Parts: sequence; structure tokens; C-alpha cells
Amino acid sequence: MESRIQRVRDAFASGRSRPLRFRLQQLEALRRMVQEREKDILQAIGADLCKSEFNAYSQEVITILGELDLVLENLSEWVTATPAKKNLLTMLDEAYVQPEPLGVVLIIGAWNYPFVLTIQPLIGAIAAGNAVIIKPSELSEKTAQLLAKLLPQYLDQELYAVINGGIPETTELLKQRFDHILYTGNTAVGRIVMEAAAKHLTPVTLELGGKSPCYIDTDCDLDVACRRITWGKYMNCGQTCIAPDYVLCEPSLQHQIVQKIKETVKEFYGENIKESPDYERIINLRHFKRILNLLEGQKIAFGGETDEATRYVAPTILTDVDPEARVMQEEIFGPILPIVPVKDADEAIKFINSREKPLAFYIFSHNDKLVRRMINSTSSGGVTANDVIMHFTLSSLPFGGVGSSGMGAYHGKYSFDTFSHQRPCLLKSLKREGANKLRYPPNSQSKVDWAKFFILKRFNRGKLGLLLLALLGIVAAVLLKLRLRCPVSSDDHRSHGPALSLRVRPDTTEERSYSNSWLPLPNYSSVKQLMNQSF
Ligand SMILES: NC(=O)C1=CN([C@@H]2O[C@H](COP(=O)(O)OP(=O)(O)OC[C@H]3O[C@@H](n4cnc5c(N)ncnc54)[C@H](O)[C@@H]3O)[C@@H](O)[C@H]2O)C=CC1
Ligand SMILES: CCCCCCCCCCCCCC(=O)O
Repeated sequence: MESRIQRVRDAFASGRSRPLRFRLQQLEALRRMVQEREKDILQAIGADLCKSEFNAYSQEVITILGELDLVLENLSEWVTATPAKKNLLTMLDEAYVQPEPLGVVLIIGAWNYPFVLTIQPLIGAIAAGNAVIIKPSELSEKTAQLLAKLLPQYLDQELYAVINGGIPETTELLKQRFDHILYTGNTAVGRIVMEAAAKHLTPVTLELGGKSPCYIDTDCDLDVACRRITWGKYMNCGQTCIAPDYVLCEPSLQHQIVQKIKETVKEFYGENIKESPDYERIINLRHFKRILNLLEGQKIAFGGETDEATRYVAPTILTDVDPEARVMQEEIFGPILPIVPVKDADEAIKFINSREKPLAFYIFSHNDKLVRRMINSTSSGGVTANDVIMHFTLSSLPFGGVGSSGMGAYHGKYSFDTFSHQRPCLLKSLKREGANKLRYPPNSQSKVDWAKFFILKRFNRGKLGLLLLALLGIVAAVLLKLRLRCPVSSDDHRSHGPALSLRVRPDTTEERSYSNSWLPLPNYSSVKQLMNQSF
């Protein structure tokens, strides 16, 4: 394993993952893989989660194709340095922020959406110019095997490696040094990952779970709310990290909610849910038994049927659930929906705030003011009002947890930022040394006053006249410089370091706007004279 990781590290050190053209090529190859091997991918996901090809496509493949389109369209802009604001002391220098790759990234995926949860972070890591070790979940075995087979056929084999295995292999992997780890999975293992990462001071993104609450207001279209909740709760047999975990509502709504969800379940999955191609199964026996235990002692208002041989658990609703019950202590990750009655929205807010911060929070209400008040008085990884899950599908929103539901975020540009170091660059000239006297010893009150002026823009009343004169001098120098402006010559154009050579549109206005180094060196003498006098 060590030698495999060393090979990936060596490949990163070769620098070939950095050029924009290479990143785009790899991402296009990944898109080709998804398109050409779609059938294999759908079958593997189907075999792991007992999922129909339609569902595998719309829950996983579509997300990846959308993400690839977005990144391929925008990457040339994302890799471009951003000009930074300057102060009076640096106004003639060049200041910009240049995203650069971190190095070798480890992606540890989870089993519940085995394709999307490994490939979506991979897209971000490649886009940011990194080398990557991918560790799919061993529980979604078929997808893990397929990824190990397919990725090397389409991507650079030295830069991107799939390592399969269970806890021993992951434990071994975590002893190695990485430049970033993105882990998706449960909170307990999240702690193990973070502890291992701390040994090497490796930054982590932890995509963890939690109990995502769903508040249903009395001022609400219950038919629509229950239909949307039914979809999000029972999709993938409840094994979705952002599924609504439980419902909070006023006691008077409980019965209606049960009835409406019951009707929707029939509409979605038919009379015989077991026969529905749209209803999945629990991943393994351990999770099946864990979910069964959560039902113990609970009032089952709907569902509750189970079948160990096929790991089937029916869509289930529990009513009048005690907040202290076991089903309210741990993330359910199965098709059980507890309803916890609360007096009103304020009690719901208190309830949510008394617990760990969830990965998602859902509010159903016609009352826009209430929606905003609930958002502003709680904290969660993400929020969707009047729907569930859907914030995950918007790549312009960061996806991630807060508190015990995780740290860091990804998707779209946020993935690119997660896997990049935002490198601040200040490019000065060896000229204009006069201005630097200000910071060289011996120090004096006069220098401190000047520093205050240049950095804090604060005037010393006694020297106001002099300062104004200095300002005028600076303005004059800048004006002179602008007047003398001449077209770019290739000799004048300074290099911005390796990453900027990736640009595909070197003539863009963005580039010119921060790159003022091609201007003739300024006539700085008037300012210099003033400064010299004063120092
Ligand atoms: N925030 C998010 O985006 C998501 C979070 N989740 C959360 O993940 C949880 C379900 O996933 P899990 O059952 O944890 O998935 P899992 O059993 O597939 O584990 C996730 C990864 O951790 C590794 N792993 C497991 N035990 C380990 C150990 N002791 N040491 C080192 N590595 C270990 C596995 O090999 C696997 O690659 C739920 O809590 C769910 O909410 C799931 C999907 C998305
Ligand atoms: C028109 C089809 C849109 C369907 C969108 C379905 C999105 C499924 C998201 C799956 C979430 C994966 C991560 C997780 O929460 O465990």
C-alpha cells in the first residue's frame, strides 16, 4: 500500500496533474466513462442496493453528469488568479490569490450512494489539480469493484488510484500521509479519521450524518408536504444522509400526516410495496437488525412489516414518540419516520437546539416569516423549506455539515475550493527602495506616523499638510504612469508561477486588471522625495 501511495505522490510531483488542459482531459475522460459504461454502473449500484436502473440513474448518474458539465464549463475561470485589494504601501505592486492543488487527496466513500459519494469529490479533486486515492465503501462491494476496474481504464493510472478493502485496509491507509482527506460516513468513524489526520496535520472534510428534523406548520398544504416527505424519507429505503429523520408538529396534525403519507406510499409503491421496483432494501443484516431494534416499544401507526431474508423494512410511521426513546437518540438511516408532537414552532426550535447540529433541516409552512425565523434561530448543515433533499441537487450551494454533522463542504465550485490552497501572492519590484525605509530600523515616531497613514489611513494632525502633499505626489505618480502606459510586450509580461501558465484565455480583461506589472515602472520620485524628507 505504501508503495502504491508513493507512486501517486511521485506522479503528483511530476507536475502533470496541474495544467488546465490536463485536468479538462481527465474530466472529459471521466464523463466518457460514465456515458460509455452507464449500464455497468447502473447494474453495480442496483446489485448493491437493490435499486432499479431508473432510480440509480436519477439519484446518482445524473448528479455526476451535471457536476462534470458544470466543472468543464467553469474550470478555466476557477483556476484564474483573483486580483487582491492593495493598500497605499503596495499600490504599485501586484497582488493576487492563486488557487493551487494541495497534493495527494484521500477520498473515503460511503455505501448508501456508492457512485455519487466517491465520484463527486473525485471530480473536485481532479479539477483542483490533485492526485487522488479513492477508497470506496466495502459495503457496496459491486460498485467498489467496478470503480477499481473502470477508473484506471479512463484516467491517468499513476495519479488516480482506487484502493479497495475494509476496516483493516482503511486503518492502514489512514496511517499514511495525505494532503487532504474527504471522508463520508458515520460520526464515530469521522472521529477516527480526524485523529489519524491530526498526526500529519492533514486537513479534513468530514461528511457525516445526524438526525435531520422536519417541522410541519399548521399553516401548510399538508398534501404537498406529505408527498415530498414521503419521497425523501423512503427513497433508498431511508438510507440517505439528508433524509428527514423525524417530524415535529403540533399534536392535532399527527393523524392527518399519517393518513396522507399512507396514501402517498400507496400511490408511489402500489399495494404490494415488496414488489415495487422503486423500493430498495437495507444494505446488510447488521443494519437491518439495528433498525428492527429501533422499533421496539414504539407505537406503529403505519407499516412495521419486515422480512429478514430480503432485508425488507416497510415504510413505517411512529406516532407520539418520546424524545428520550432510542429511535430519537441515533440517526435512523432506514424507512422509519417518528413523529414527535410539539406545542408550537418555538418548542420545535428549542427541541432542535437542544440536540447536536443536524446535517439538514426542513420546514414546511406557507408562512414565509416563520420559515425565516426558524432558519435564523437554528443551525444545520443545510436547509430546504417546503421540500426535502433538494438543496443537495444544487451545485451552487455548498454541501456539508456543521458541528457533529461534519465540517467543510463540497459540490461545484465549493469542491474546487476545498481541494485547493488559496495562495496569496505579492509580486514586488526590487526598485522603489526609498519607500521601504519606513519599515527598516531604526524606528521613530515619525515612521510610526507614516505607517499609520499608509496602512491605517490615519492622519497625524501635525503632519496633515505633509501627508496631503504625499497623497498628491502618489496621485501624480499614478497619473503619470497611466499616461505612459504602453502595449504589452512579451518581455514585460511577468510569470505568475506555474499554475498561471494554465490559463486558456490569457487575453482576458480579468488578467489585465490585476496584472499591472507590465506597466512601465512608475515615476515615483516625487513621493520618494517626500518620504525621504520625512524619514
Ligand atoms: N454527509 C454526507 O454527505 C453523508 C453522510 N453519510 C452518513 O454516513 C453514515 C452511513 O455510512 P457508514 O455506515 O458509516 O458507511 P460505511 O460503513 O460505508 O463507512 C464509510 C467509510 O468508512 C470506512 N470505515 C468504516 N469503519 C472504519 C474504521 N473503523 N476505520 C476506518 N475507516 C472505516 C469504510 O471503509 C467506508 O469507506 C450515516 O451516518 C450517514 O448519515 C452518508 C452519506 C452521505
Ligand atoms: C429529477 C430527479 C432529481 C432527483 C434528485 C435525487 C437526489 C438524490 C440525492 C442523494 C443524496 C446523496 C447523499 C446522501 O444524502 O446520502
